[in-house]
Order: sequence, then structure tokens, then C-alpha cells
Amino acid sequence: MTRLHIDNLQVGYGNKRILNNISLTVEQGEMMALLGPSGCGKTTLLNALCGFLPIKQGDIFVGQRTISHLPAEKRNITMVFQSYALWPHMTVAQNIGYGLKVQKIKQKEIQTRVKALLDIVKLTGLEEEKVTALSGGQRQRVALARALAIRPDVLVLDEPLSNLDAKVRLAVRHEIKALQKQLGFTSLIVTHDQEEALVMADRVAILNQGNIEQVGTPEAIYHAPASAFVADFMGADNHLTWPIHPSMVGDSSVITISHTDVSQQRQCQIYFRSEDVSLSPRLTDDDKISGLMILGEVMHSAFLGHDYRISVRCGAHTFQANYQDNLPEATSVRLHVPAHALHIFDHPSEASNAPLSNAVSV
Ligand SMILES: Nc1ncnc2c1ncn2[C@@H]1O[C@H](COP(=O)(O)OP(=O)(O)OP(=O)(O)O)[C@@H](O)[C@H]1O
Repeated sequence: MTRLHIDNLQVGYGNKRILNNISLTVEQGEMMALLGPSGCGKTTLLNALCGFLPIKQGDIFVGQRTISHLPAEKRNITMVFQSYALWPHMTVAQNIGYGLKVQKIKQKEIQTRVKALLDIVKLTGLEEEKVTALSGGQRQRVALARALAIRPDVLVLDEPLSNLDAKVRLAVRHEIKALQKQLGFTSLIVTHDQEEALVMADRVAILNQGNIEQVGTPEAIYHAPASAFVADFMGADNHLTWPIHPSMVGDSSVITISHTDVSQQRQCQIYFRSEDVSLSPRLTDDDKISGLMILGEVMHSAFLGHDYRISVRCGAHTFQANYQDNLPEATSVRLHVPAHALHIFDHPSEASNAPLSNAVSV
């Protein structure tokens, strides 16, 4: 396996541009997750890499080799599809060995490789079964083994787990990750599931409307989102614009912030996760508090299992906080978010949408 480098790639359908100047490197042996909302261009990028879709501009390198001009079968990039795309009339072993047969590899060598792969994906004993007799998780492992059989330079996986039910999905997720570590294959996995990307990938690339918004380790993407889009997409579901316009806060509601990066002069957007909110059902007058403080009223509570999701109204705003108890409607509450959990960005009306520091002491 080897390094994949995408340089300034533009791809579209007819006159419709879908990917704008994408540059991305997946290091040798690395698993990169490509994460983004529906329609942002994830599948388009994979199709362009595999040679199923022509590129309009830019280049794709596998190691030192440029492959943009090569037909799909000469690129040595293999795709694992969401739908498995197995041959239903073939056995497990025939499916795994299919690509090797096409490459006219000797039968003995095919048998050796198929046997080794059956062992790796834990399907030994099922080699003579028809794939239609297998479960979804087993079929996806056959698809993975088939893809690995031809020893591709790069493996791309297009939402490989989305047809599996929740429990099997968790198991196969860990199996693929363990296999990737064991065999060290270079891979790009597409998903729209944040948790899947964080668990499986060494690094994550966030795609938004055909542009890369951020590339980083799962921790960096989660704790230090580079844009308002990434913060929102990665679960910072509470949002407000600062300074608050007086009309947005009622007489009995208060939002205050003590944060060195936030001034009354400069407009910014503040994002935070509901799990980072401390809710207290008593209104205490604590002026030593730092970070964001919000006084409001409970609108409703929803039972989540481990705790409750409390919706709190503050003027024209609604915020979400997690809390251990159910709270009656109209209870007065205080929400507090520590400074380090606030993700603060310039307002779009300002010059850029760059993050201001979100980890300063206040
Ligand atoms: N064959 C096509 N012709 C024209 N437009 C297309 C075609 N295929 C996809 N598109 C458009 O390209 C954009 C990106 O689609 P793509 O399938 O790459 O998104 P995605 O991020 O993979 O979405 P999802 O998560 O829903 O699979 C969408 O606006 C889609 O409508």
C-alpha cells in the first residue's frame, strides 16, 4: 500500500461543478475518513479517484505515479461498496478470488491468497457457501476480502457499514479498523456518521459543498473545529450570535459572557454542545463565574435514557442542556458553559469565518 495525494481536484457533472479545488493527502498506512452531509460530494470524490468519473482539473497521485489519465482497471485503487456488490451466483471463495481470476493469476496462487484472506476476515469454513446465504456483516467481510485480494495501493470504502443494523455495525466497524492496523492498508472511508469517522479514522477530512473545511485528528476536529460549519456538524448544537441584540432577550432572561476573545464591538458566533452545559435549577447570583451564563426557563424535557435533554428558552433563543432529572415547564434555570467549551468564530458579516481561540482563560 502506498500514499495517496489529491492535488487541486475539480470534478463535476456536465457544467455543474461538485468538487472545488480539493487537495488532500492520505499517508501510507493511514485511514482517512471523508465526512460530510448528504450531497456534499463524498461519493463523487471516490468515483473520481477510482476512475469512474472524469476529472476537470488537478491530479491524483498514488505514490509517485500520477493516475488521473489511467482507466479504472489500471489504477490499483479498489472500492468497497455500501451494497457489497458481490456476485450472488458465486460462492464466498469465488467472490474473493474473482479479481485475481480477472488478472489471470495462477489458480494455485489464487487458492493461497483466498485461504489467507478467509482467515483474516474470519470466514474460514464458509468458503463454499453462496454469498446469498450469509448475513449482512459476513457479506461485507467478503467484499472487504475481495477488495484486499488484489493487493490494491489504496482501498476506498463508500459507506461500507450503512446497510448493517446498529449492533453488527459496531462490531464490523472495529473489525475493519483492527484489520487496517494489522495489514497497514492506505484507505479512504466515506461516511456521514460522525461517530464512525471518529472511531475508525486516524484523521478526518470534513467536506462541505465540495470544499474541504478541515483535516485533522478526530480529537482536533471534535475539540477545535476550524469553522462554524464543522462545529455545528460535529454536534455543537447550541448557537448564538454575540453581542446579543436586546430584542432577542426578554426582560426576565439574561445572557452574559466573560471571555477575552469576545467583545461588544466585534460580531461573532458562539457554538457549544449540550453535554458541556451545566444546568442548575436555582438561580444563584455568582458573579465570579467565567464563560457563558444564561438565565432562562424550561420549555420541555425529553428522556434520553441516561439523562434528560432540557430545552431552555431565553428570550428568542432556545438552548439544549443535559440534566440528570426531569424539570417541570417554566422552571427558572441557569446554564453555564465553561470558556474552554465555547467555539467562537467571526460572524459571516466579518471578513472571515476563522475561529477565534476557544481555550483562553477568562
Ligand atoms: N450522475 C449525476 N449527475 C448529476 N449530478 C449528480 C450526479 N450524481 C450526483 N450528483 C450531484 O452531485 C452532488 C454530490 O453528490 P454525491 O453523491 O457525491 O454526494 P454525497 O456526499 O456522496 O451524498 P450522500 O451522503 O447522500 O451519498 C449532489 O448535488 C448530487 O445531486
